[in-house]
Amino acid sequence: MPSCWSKRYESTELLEKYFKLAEDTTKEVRNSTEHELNISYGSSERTKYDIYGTNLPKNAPIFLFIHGGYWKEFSKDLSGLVVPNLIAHGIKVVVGGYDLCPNVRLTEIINQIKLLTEKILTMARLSGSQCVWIGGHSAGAHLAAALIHDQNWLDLIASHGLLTLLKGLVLIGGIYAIEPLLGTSLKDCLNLSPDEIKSYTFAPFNESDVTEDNFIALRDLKVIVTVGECDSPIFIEESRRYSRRLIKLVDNVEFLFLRGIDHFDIIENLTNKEYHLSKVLIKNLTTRN
Ligand SMILES: N[C@@H](CC(=O)c1ccccc1NC=O)C(=O)O
Repeated sequence: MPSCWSKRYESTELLEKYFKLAEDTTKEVRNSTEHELNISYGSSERTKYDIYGTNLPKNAPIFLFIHGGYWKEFSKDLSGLVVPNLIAHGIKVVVGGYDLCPNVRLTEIINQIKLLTEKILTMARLSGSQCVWIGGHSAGAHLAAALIHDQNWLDLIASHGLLTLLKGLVLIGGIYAIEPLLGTSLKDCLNLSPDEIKSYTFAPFNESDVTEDNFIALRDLKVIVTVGECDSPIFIEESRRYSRRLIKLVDNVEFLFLRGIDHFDIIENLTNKEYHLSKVLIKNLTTRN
């Protein structure tokens, strides 16, 4: 559990503080910004997204954020920490919700994220925005990564002229292997089939288990993989391993190891302009390429 590795507080206190800060900041952001909440992209209660910075120019860059919580907890309504700094720099932020396990299977969640991404890319095209980045935290980084390992979906969005609008992914404290989770209480909740375990493991322990990707269409995509020094050692190892796999898949891969940072202040600090990851996000989303 990532919360056990923080040097700031013990696990329960850390999670309590993180949830409270996330909730309070989201409320503040909703009081102080132009936004639109709860736009449906699917048929269920949670398949909704919020847009922050609706007063920004129509063609502003867009950051789509996918929250974490081991695919079984957390929500878009606790995801406001990523918003204020980005909209202050002219970037619209979309925060997506999705159904959770065990109510739905992981495959269904991944399908929801594909649908959401397609909607947001379509919205970008209609409003003249040339730049969409997708960010995910923890299990949300896994969901974002799942997008670039599905050739059929990539072909679909490419055939609609949407793939060129997707400029990059930023994967924050992500999970890229399923196997290590099967020894935890998550096993029953996720109830994954052997096929799902294989398909959704993007950084296998045995690197020779990686099926060779040959997705030419992804050549121009940039992927930033970042993880904190005080995250769980297995998360750090998976991030390194997944970065190595990505080098074969996309031309522009950046691995950022954040000293002194844990699984939760990696997101909390995004409200701070001086935080390295804030600067990286702003630079990448505002530089024309
Ligand atoms: N039970 C987990 C909580 C957790 O992993 C988490 C909670 C909120 C947002 C992201 C999280 N991490 C991964 O998806 C822990 O103790 O670290």
